[in-house]
Amino acid sequence: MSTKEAKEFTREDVAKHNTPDDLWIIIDSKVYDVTKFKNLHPGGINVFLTEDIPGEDATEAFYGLHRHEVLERPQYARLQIGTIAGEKSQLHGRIRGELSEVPYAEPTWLAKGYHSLYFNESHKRLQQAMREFVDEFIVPDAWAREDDGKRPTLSVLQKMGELNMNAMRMGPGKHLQGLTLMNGAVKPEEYDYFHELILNQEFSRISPRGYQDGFNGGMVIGLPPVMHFARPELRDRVMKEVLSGSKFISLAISEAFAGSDVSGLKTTAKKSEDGKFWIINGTKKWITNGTFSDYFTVGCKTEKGLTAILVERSDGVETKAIKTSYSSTAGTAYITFDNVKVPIENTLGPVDGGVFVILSNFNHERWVMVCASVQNQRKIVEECLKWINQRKAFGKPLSSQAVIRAKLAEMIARTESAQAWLENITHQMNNMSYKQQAELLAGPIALLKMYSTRSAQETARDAVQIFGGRGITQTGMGKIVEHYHRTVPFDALLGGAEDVLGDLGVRQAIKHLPKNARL
Ligand code: HEM
Repeated sequence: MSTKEAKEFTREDVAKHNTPDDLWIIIDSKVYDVTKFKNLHPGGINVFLTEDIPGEDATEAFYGLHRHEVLERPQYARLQIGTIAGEKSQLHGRIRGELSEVPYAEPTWLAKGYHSLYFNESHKRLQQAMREFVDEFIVPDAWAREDDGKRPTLSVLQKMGELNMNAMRMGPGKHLQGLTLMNGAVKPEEYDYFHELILNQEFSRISPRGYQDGFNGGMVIGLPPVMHFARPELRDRVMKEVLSGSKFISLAISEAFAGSDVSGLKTTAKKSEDGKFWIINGTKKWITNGTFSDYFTVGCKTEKGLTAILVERSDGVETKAIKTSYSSTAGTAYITFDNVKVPIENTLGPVDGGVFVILSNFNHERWVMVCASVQNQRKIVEECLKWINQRKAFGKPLSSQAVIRAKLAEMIARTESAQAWLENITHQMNNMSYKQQAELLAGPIALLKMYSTRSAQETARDAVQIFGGRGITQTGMGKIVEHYHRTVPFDALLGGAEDVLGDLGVRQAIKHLPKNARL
């Protein structure tokens, strides 16, 4: 703390500085000299000259209009000239790595006084290490990239590679053997789906949604077919490059012609005359990370079905950015394949058997999306709970309005029920073989994703009502709510549209009806 900040004043001292040429204010027991700043203030000069502000305590006025972080920005922090003697400031922003104490801001397993059947000490260690990493390295990069629209910074992704975070994002399994995970926070042999859930939920604490997808969303969905179906030589090379953060991969299935309906794809792969290459022609659309990917796991139409093929960026592959409602940080691309020559050895799984290769990762992919969707809703609950106490309307805090509290009740209930269902499914994943998961969890995961993304949209709508005009403003108090409301529909589309998933869940249930319950 500088000597200026350490200086102490009485409230009477501050009250003497109450003219436009000598203007001090108090915010949360801290004294600010805003004499010069008032001319530069983004909210205008006038607000500083109105009654009850010059020389007075402006805490309530300030917090009704600004996010706390404003006072932490260096250019504004230096306006503080001291503190009020004998008083302690009460309000502070998030401290790096710390849990939030706002009710419902953390899942119950992390909240003070609560218990969980599922999480143990290794989960807690990983959560703590992850939160510190995310707060220190990812959050600042995420907001900076959100502003300039560039891809996530390479050094951050490589740091993730060094800590083996990318490998952990691929779930439990052989690929973790022998690795030191997050500086030893968890041993490879103890790593389970709850550890992966933690990773996904800690990453989702980053607000900018384009960045959430930009930093290796493509890997999470594009690498599994390589891991499980590529020839060993190709698999080992590509996994090493991608998991270390030196190369990037995306899953290229959707087309302008077909989204959730993978059997309607039109991109073709035909064998060259000598049988040594695939010749690929066609287009792909909405490919996350596509603008900067080195590899593409592509779904192609072949003679008798669909084949998954790993395509390297090479002659004939072109990627163009698509302007979506979130930032270009996600690298969402339109891809054209023009007579692209790919070695036959790059075939992933059986020729004409690609539907299975692609579908085999759908459960995991959707489960990852649910982890993020629930955590994002939780963040909005926290934003709203804080805001309704901070903001006054009609002379009272918003929290005194029953209609506002009713909205919060719904938001909390939706978030907690989705998290509880998610934890239950995660527990099943830990205890089922891959085959059992495919058989028993495809329906529940599809239904959970439908439920969570639908809840998320309702929560976004409620949050905008609570924040009013600020909920549609990209700067200031409502920026997180505005961003969430604008980008939340993504979750309801990626990994299968909401209605398609709901229908899949019910069809699976019908399929499993016992004979004695059928007519
Ligand atoms: C050290 C004190 C202050 C600083 C550093 C500050 C800074 C800012 C900044 C950066 C903004 C732009 C929006 C944002 O990023 O949130 C802003 C907006 C604003 N400020 Fe301040 N401000 C201070 C004190 C005050 C006080 C005491 C009042 C009221 C009496 C006030 C009223 C406003 C208003 C009305 C806006 C526009 C808000 C909107 O468009 O929603 N500010 N201020």
